[in-house]
Amino acid sequence: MSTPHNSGEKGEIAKKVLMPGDPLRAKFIAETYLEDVREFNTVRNMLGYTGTYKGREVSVMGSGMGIPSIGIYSYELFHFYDVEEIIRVGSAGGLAMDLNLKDVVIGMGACTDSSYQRQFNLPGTFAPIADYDLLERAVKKAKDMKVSVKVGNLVSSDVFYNADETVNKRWQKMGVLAVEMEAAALYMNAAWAKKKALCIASISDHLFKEDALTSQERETGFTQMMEIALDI
Ligand SMILES: O=P(O)(O)O[C@H]1O[C@H](CO)[C@@H](O)[C@H]1O
Ligand SMILES: O=c1cc[nH]c(=O)[nH]1
Repeated sequence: MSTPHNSGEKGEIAKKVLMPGDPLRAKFIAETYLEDVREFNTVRNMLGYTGTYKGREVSVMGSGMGIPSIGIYSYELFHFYDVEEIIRVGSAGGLAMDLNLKDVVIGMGACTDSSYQRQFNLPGTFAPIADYDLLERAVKKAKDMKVSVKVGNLVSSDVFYNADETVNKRWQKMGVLAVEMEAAALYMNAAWAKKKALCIASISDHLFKEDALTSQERETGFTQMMEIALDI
């Protein structure tokens, strides 16, 4: 059974899926780390692959940019393909001043300015959080690899070029580590589906420093985060 956005058949996608925003990062992960790779999706160029990593079946598929896009793809993976866990392997802009390019952050929680949670019609504010088991295993794996990671809050924003130039300072004041655009929806979809999700992100630029990586480096440069995600 395919969907309007995914031509994969049920059974072609593993229970564990890595999900970068960039479909070419998905291709890079498949080509670099997976064996016996089969491509299951090219619809809209949102490339998806299944293969094995250290003998275990795993899939990797792009999510596209932003909450509506990952909202669709992760919903379909959880509900129509029986996927059990999705690990976003994203890029993020640093907010915390002690973060530098290529540092790895793990989203224990994900704040958002999106209205995505309105669909659940809750009488308050839902706090999107990572699956604790995945989080704990990712932190342990990073320690084993001697990769220093920061664990804390992310903010998943609907807006990349924000007219309000003060907004990132205010998230920073609340201790939010980094800004990206998908984790909160992924965590909400996982909660709704009673599945597991985690967002690991690598710092591609800093909102309060000059440095930034190139698009090529964002596609292929974040191997520590990829290896943590693959190994847990
Ligand atoms: O590099 P990815 O995983 O796409 O993540 C970040 O990069 C995009 C913005 O440039 C957004 O999708 C944001 O979340
Ligand atoms: O969403 C994102 C991702 C990387 N860098 C940013 O500033 N924002």
